[in-house]
Amino acid sequence: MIYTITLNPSIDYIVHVKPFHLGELNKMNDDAKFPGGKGINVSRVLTELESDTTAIGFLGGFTGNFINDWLNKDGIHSDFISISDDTRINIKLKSDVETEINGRGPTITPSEANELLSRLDNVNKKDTVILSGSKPPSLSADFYEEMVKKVKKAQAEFVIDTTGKDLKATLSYQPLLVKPNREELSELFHVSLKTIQEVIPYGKKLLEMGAKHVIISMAGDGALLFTHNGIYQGFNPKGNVKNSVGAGDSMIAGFIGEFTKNQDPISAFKMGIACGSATAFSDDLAKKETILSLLNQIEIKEI
Ligand SMILES: Nc1ncnc2c1ncn2[C@@H]1O[C@H](COP(=O)(O)OP(=O)(O)O)[C@@H](O)[C@H]1O
Ligand SMILES: O=P(O)(O)OC[C@H]1O[C@](O)(COP(=O)(O)O)[C@@H](O)[C@@H]1O
Repeated sequence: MIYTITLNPSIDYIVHVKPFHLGELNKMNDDAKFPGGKGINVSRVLTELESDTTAIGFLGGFTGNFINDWLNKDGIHSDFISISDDTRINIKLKSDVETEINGRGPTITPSEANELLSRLDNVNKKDTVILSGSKPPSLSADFYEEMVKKVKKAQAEFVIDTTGKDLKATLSYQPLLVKPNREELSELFHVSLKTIQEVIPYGKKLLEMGAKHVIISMAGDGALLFTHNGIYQGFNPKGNVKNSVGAGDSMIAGFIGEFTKNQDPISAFKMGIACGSATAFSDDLAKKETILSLLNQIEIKEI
């Protein structure tokens, strides 16, 4: 089973306004609401890939109901903890440029937090647990590390897709995969990274710090995979970019969905790129047909 944990789900409210004038009344061209939050996105794409997955996290209020209903309608298996506060709404404003305004997240009470930790009692050594996204501010500073300790105690694999201190604190527990994008990598090490040659030493550093596999995703410029056997560059297929929200989550779903089937990081990387690009070329997250149609256009080169 691949569990995904989303501590801070969201409704992603996508708003198209063209042109957009700050400080004036603007009319939307169109808008759409999708269930969001990194782990939820990973579970949605894993379900497309027919991998067994259960999405876990906190959901509350009318916004939480919207997400729950959507997941049930789409047959996404989930086991969320019901909280008394409302799940956040994240605004994705699409105009000449994309602007994101993400909420900080609801209040999680200590008993709700404990309930989530007890969900991890079901994890066993055949499972993979994907821990993704930001943490609502009311959770303890070491909540990610506490979850990772429980997962390791069960001898399961884990993936961590978060930033800053939470990522650094969990690397020594040897995550199966970490996937910062180039900007997150720059922030993590307080450096400016533009070229692939500049990125490489910092990808290697994440391996040295404990990760078993590292992907540095670079949006339209593809991605780099670092393993203990080599470094690989992945090139995106060609397509018409519609919405890149969730491309990184889709990439993680592709990599882990494939890796858990055959333990081959290169074919998993290829599937990761297919899923990331398929989402970038779709209005919502990637569908299976789009993913499969892109798969054999993807080139991987050892560097
Ligand atoms: N504009 C794009 N064109 C083609 N593929 C893309 C595009 N944006 C993202 N992807 C694919 O999705 C992957 C993850 O996207 P990225 O934007 O780097 O992650 P994140 O959403 O975490 O910031 C990229 O490495 C790439 O393979
Ligand atoms: O938990 P965070 O870091 O605030 O991010 C939440 C946002 O990230 C997303 O999961 C998209 O993430 P990616 O574009 O990195 O794949 C959105 O659905 C959501 O609004």
